[in-house]
Amino acid sequence: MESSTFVLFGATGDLAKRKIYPALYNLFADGKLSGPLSVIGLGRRELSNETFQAQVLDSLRTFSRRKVEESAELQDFLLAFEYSVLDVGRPEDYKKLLAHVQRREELLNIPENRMFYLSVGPEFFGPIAGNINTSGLGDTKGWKRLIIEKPFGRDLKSARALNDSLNAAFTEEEIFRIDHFLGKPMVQNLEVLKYSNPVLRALWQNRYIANVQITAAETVGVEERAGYYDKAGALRDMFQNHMLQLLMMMAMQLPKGSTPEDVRSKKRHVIRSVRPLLKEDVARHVVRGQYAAGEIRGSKVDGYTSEPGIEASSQNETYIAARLWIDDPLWSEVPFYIRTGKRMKEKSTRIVIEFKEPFNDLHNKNRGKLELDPNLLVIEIGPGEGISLQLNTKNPRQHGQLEPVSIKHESGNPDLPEAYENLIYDALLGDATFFAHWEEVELSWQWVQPIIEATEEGTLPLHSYAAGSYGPDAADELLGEDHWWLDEELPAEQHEPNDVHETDPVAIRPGA
Ligand SMILES: NC(=O)C1=CN([C@@H]2O[C@H](COP(=O)(O)OP(=O)(O)OC[C@H]3O[C@@H](n4cnc5c(N)ncnc54)[C@H](OP(=O)(O)O)[C@@H]3O)[C@@H](O)[C@H]2O)C=CC1
Ligand SMILES: O=C1O[C@H](COP(=O)(O)O)[C@@H](O)[C@H](O)[C@H]1O
Repeated sequence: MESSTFVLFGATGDLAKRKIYPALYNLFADGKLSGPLSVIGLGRRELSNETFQAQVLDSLRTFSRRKVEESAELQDFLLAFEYSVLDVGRPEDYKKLLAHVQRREELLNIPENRMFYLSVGPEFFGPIAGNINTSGLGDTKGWKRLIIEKPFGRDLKSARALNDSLNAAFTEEEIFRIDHFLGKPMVQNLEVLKYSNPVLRALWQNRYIANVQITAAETVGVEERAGYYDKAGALRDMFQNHMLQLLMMMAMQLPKGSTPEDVRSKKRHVIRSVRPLLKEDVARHVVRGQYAAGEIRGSKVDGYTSEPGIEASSQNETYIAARLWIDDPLWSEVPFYIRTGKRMKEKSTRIVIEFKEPFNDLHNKNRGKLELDPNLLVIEIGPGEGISLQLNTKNPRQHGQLEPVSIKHESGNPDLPEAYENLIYDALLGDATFFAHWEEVELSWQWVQPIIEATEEGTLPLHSYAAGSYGPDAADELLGEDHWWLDEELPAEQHEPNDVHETDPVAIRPGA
C-alpha cells in the first residue's frame, strides 16, 4: 500500500472516536499500514495537536479491539495525528489545510495521495467536495479519494442531488460510500461461501430454495439519536442501505476470481431485478411498526414515544418488514422476506435460507403427513458469527424417529477485524468491492420510494409491537404459508452439547 494523507472532517465527533481512530490503530498494530502515516483531523473547535492526540489516545483506550500499551510504536502512531481548525463553509480554511497537508507530505516524504474522510453531517458533503476542488486540495500528483458516511440522501431526489454535488469534484471511482454491513467479515465471506462450495453453489437457486429471510433485529431502542432517528426511521436508517445490501450480497452469483467491478455489476443486476413496488400495493408487501413499552431480558423498557426527544405523537417506524421478489431466472418465485427493528427480543443479524421439501408435499398429498423439517442454512452475521445447516436424521434412541440435527460452525474468534477496519483498509488500497456504487444506491432508493410516498400519504399503517417481541403480528401475515424462523427454532440457538465436545468448531448438534 502506498502511504497517503488521511484528512478527517469531523475529527472531534462520535464516529471518529468510536470507530475511525480504533480502526486506524488496529490496522497500524496489525502492520497493515505501510509507510509513514499522516492524519489531519478537522473541526471547528480550537485544539492543539497535543490535545487532539490525547483525545485520540483516549478513544483507543475506550474502543480499540487491541490492547493499547505504552510503547514507542504507540507514540509514533499518535504523533502521526495533527489537527487543523476548519469550518466547512470558510474557503480560507481549506487553503490553510492545503498548506498543512503539503508541509506534512514534504516532511514525511509522502506522495500526494489524499484520502478525504467526511465524518460529518450529509448537508456538508456537497460544500466540502466543492471546496476540495476549488482550494487545490484535490489537485494531486497522486490519487485522491473520498469516503462518505450514510445517510446518503432522504429519498431518490435528494440522493441524486447529493451525488451530483459530489461528482463535481470526484469521479465515481474516487468515491467510497461506507455501508458498514459490507465490512462485516461474514458478509464479506458470503461470496466465498458460494463459489468455494460446490454443494452450496448448486443449491443457490429457485429450484431448491423455498424462501430467504434476512433479519437485523436489535434490542436497543432509539438511544441518544432521537433527533436523527425520528426523521429517518427504520426504512432510511437500515432498510434502504444495509438490508438491501445484504439482499444483493446474498442473491448475486459470481464465478471465482471475479474483479471488484464484477461484484458491483452483479449487485446492480440483483437490485435492478427486484420487482418494483406500486404505491397502491405497498401495504400488501410492507409492514411498518413502532415499539410500545415492554420487557427485554427481564427489564422493563419504555415505548418509543416515551423516549427522550421523541414526540408523543410520532408516527415514525422503528420496525419494517417487506416481501419482495427478484425477477431473474435464478430467483423467480422465491420470496425474500426482510425485516429489521429496534427493541426486539434478541440482537441478531442473520440470513436464513429455507430449502424446498418436495418429499413433504408428495407425502402430504398422497399419504397424509410426513412433516419433515425443512433443511435450513443459517448464516449468522452478528453479533457472533457462524454458519449452520439443519438436516434430518434418524434417532436410533427414539425408535428411528426422524429428527433435525444441525451441523454448525462458529467462528469462535472474538478478535476479528471490525467492519471499519476492513473498509478503511480497502479504501486505502483503492479496492471498492465492499463499497456501495452510486447505481446500487440509486436503485435502492428507487425501490423504497413508493414506501416513502405511501407512508407520507398515510396509506401504510403503523402497527404497534411490544418491546422485547418479534415485531408486529402483521409481519407474520406477510409470509402467508411460510413463517419467520424465530431465534429459538434455529440451530444457532441450541446450546446443549449432547455427545459433542463443546469446543469443537464444527459440530453436529441435536436439532429442535
Ligand atoms: N456516530 C455513528 O455511530 C454514526 C454516524 N454516521 C454518520 O457519520 C457522520 C458523523 O456522525 P457523528 O460523528 O456521530 O456526528 P457528531 O455530531 O458527533 O460529530 C460531528 C462532527 O462534525 C463537525 N462539524 C459540525 N459542523 C461543522 C462545520 N460547520 N464545520 C466543520 N466541522 C463541523 C464537528 O466538529 P466541531 O463541533 O468541532 O465543529 C464534529 O467533529 C454523520 O453523517 C452521521 O450520520 C453514520 C453511521 C454511524
Ligand atoms: O447503521 C446502523 O447500524 C446499527 C446496527 O449496526 P450493528 O453493526 O450494531 O448491527 C443501528 O443500530 C443503527 O441504528 C444504524 O444507524
